[in-house]
Amino acid sequence: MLSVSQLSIDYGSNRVVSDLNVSLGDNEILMLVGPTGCGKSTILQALAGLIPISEGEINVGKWRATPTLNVPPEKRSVGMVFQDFALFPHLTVEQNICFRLKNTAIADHWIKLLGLNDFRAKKPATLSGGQKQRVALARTLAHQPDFVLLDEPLSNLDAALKDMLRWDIRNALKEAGVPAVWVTHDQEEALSVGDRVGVLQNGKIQQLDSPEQCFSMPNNRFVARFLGEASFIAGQFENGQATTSIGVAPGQGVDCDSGDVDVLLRPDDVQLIQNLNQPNGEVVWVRFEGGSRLCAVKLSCNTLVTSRVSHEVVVNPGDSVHVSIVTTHPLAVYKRQ
Ligand SMILES: Nc1ncnc2c1ncn2[C@@H]1O[C@H](COP(=O)(O)OP(=O)(O)OP(=O)(O)O)[C@@H](O)[C@H]1O
Repeated sequence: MLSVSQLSIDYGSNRVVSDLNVSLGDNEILMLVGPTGCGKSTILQALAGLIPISEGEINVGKWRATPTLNVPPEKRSVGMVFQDFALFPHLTVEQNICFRLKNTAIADHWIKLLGLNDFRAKKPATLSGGQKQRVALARTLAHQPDFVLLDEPLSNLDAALKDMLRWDIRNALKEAGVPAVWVTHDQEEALSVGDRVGVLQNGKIQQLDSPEQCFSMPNNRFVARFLGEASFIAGQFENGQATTSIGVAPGQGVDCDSGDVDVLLRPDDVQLIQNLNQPNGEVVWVRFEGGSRLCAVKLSCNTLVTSRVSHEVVVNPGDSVHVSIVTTHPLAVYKRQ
């Protein structure tokens, strides 16, 4: 377990993290996301014991740290995985993983599980970035930490490698059965591999929830925009129904029960049809995404909504199109701004 309550951290007179509360069960992965400078790395450093905390408490069961009760990093049983791998260049893969380890059988387990068996005798310089990160993770887990902190572990890797490695890291953490806090800049990574996602802004948690809840029912517009493409369309909200100029859908009030509202639309909530007799918008831009295209459509009321269509649908800026809401799940509804 890893439990953090009322955690605040100051640099001099500047409070950079305020009132963080989170409890992680064994086996649980928390993804921390937020814009640059919001305090993600500061939280990791405080959990690792590298910087003092100003208020609150960190409790791992075996130890407890407060502003007046310091626990040095080496007494915290914390495993850390960094973006730059931090391997010893003069040691082999096996020596890196077994460094200062008494039980090398455990190292063996992680070497095999993380696909490093054929690389035991190699030096880090001869490995790819993904392999280096596997070595770093194997080394961390071989020491059987009580919790793991990952600081942007995939940010130095190319896109194709990232996708596979993120799942391998998740699976390894689950197998190890340790709580983990994973900092990332990548919203997609946060939503796909986290059990829970914490969205930070200016050192304050804006939402701490399941990925699904954070994405479909954001606590506020900042979270909605931060986690993906988000459009807001004016509407009326009564009896759980949101009525807008492009359709009616079930709604759930986030900060209101009824009245004039803005309805959150994700690109998948909006259907785009071409060649319909009654267009209601004009395509402003189109982004090709490979298997799909993301299209922004300006409605007559000047609202911009985005819709995702198959790559087979050829849409161009300037096209007149018809957009409508197609969803059966409740849309997040906010008091009109
Ligand atoms: N050693 C320090 N002394 C003073 N202020 C600091 C120090 N380290 C970080 N800060 C400030 O604390 C705030 C949070 O920084 P932090 O590095 O935790 O953000 P972050 O979310 O990890 O950013 P990034 O995504 O860019 O890595 C920032 O305003 C930063 O300028």
